Amino acid sequence: MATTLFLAIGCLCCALLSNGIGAELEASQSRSFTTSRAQPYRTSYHFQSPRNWLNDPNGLMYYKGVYHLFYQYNPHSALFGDGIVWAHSVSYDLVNWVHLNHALEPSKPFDIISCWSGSATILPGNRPVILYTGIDANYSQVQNLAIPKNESDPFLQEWVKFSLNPIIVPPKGIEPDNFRDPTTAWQGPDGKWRIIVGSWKNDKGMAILYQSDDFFHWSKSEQPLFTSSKTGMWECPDFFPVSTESTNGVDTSILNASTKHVMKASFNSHDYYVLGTYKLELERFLPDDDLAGSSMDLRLDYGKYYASKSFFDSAKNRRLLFGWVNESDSTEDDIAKGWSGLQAFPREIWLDRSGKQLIQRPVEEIKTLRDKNVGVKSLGLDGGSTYEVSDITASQVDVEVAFELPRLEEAEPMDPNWIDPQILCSEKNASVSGKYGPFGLLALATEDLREQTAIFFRVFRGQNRYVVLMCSDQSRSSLRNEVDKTTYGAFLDIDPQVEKISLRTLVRLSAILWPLAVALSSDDYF
Ligand SMILES: OC[C@H]1O[C@@](CO)(OC[C@H]2O[C@H](O[C@]3(CO)O[C@H](CO)[C@@H](O)[C@@H]3O)[C@H](O)[C@@H](O)[C@@H]2O)[C@@H](O)[C@@H]1O
Repeated sequence: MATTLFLAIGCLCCALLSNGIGAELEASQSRSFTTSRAQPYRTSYHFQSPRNWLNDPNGLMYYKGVYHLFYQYNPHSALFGDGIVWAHSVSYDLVNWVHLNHALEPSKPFDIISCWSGSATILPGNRPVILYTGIDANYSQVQNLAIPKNESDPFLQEWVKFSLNPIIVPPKGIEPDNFRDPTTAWQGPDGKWRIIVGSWKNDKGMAILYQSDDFFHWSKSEQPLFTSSKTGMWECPDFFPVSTESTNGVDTSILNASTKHVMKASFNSHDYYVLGTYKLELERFLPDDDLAGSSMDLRLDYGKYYASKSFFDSAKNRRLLFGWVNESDSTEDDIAKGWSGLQAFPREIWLDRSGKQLIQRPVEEIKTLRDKNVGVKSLGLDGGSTYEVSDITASQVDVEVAFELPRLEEAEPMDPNWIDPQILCSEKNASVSGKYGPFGLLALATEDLREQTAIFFRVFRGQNRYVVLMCSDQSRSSLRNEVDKTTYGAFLDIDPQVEKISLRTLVRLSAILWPLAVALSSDDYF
């Protein structure tokens, strides 16, 4: 399939916009080493297992010079089912991965059905441990501990399950199938270790807090660390500090005047988070804003991205984030391909200067994949026009584009009823013209433009400020009917009068990721 990359301004079928928009673009074609004629949709940016089903990233850590990625994997099928194991891969650079033997497989009464998600903690003395959810013979979710067989092996190839597992069982009043996915532990100044476990009770999603002096014996805190009455079951919670003073990451146990905390939970198919203050003395997390359980909540990503997990990378003093992308294919497609799911390219994550949201970008190691660069400077784009980025194969490309808008006074007024960005992006899709927008990128476009994925912006005039809407319109991503073509969207916290609207997009035939679409000129930061 010939695919092309376009910069596009105005509605895609007609020319309506008269104001010129300035654009700058850098596109890098990337090396591809996992695709073949038989498997054209495999990706090199993102992590994939050689075959079969994968879901959540687990147990992430940096240990003795090696990055470890464990993940939920079904060795028997391209679909989810019983018998889930912890698959294990290692890397020196977060780009090239080596697949090792499974770290944890169902084998004991406390995990005989499946080894579900969990996290790693590196204990003092550089001693890694894993906490994970086992599905026992009664399909109860219990929490288990595993330790490396040989700590001197930097690849941590073999793991031993603790003889006294399970170490935590569903507490009274919690349904045994609503109790899973323990986090990385953090240690308070009192020496106690703490973890949270995702749960749901009486219509409340929650992070149940446990404490331990020795990591083996855990007791439940009287109250959860945090609950939210408007969410579903909390899967894969993540709780970590971010620095208010720099973009550096901090260890999960750090708690001081220069940190804020992030509470992230996966529910309703998305990864939501809130920022707030961790009051260790109260054993409570106090959010700046409550979760509304709606598309108004902050998300780690506005596309297909779930069950993410972060960890502190001590090698480069940064916090890294992995997340599962479950793609759009049907079950039949997955069976035919023989695989399903990928881990999105790792991202660095930090707190925005405003203190109100997180910022992400792909880790710098992605540059090692760059092959051929194409740059366009000071490009004037008129309404209704498209600019084809030539000399580049658009099937695997890393694009950075910045848009400069000249006269915003004429922007359309923002209707106060437009509160849901995803609905707004669907209603005002890429073929609906406006004054400032749609403008953006047409990726994976066929020459006749019948198939294309539009990643675009609109700017509206709000009461006191301009409002920037960002959309990923997948309604024309495929001519096939049976694939998911959801349109995603988000409002961006930027002022287009003073900042260029910048967009970073990783395009790969089967996936477009723009988490990094946080439209700040990140140059200001580095
Ligand atoms: O509660 C057991 C019962 O629920 C089902 C159906 O809802 O699956 C539960 C969730 O399983 C997956 O959850 C996660 C998050 O992705 O993946 C891990 C398992 O591989 C688990 O530890 C995580 O919570 C799935 O992605 C979610 O959508 C499901 O809700 C059913 O399959 C189970 O028998």
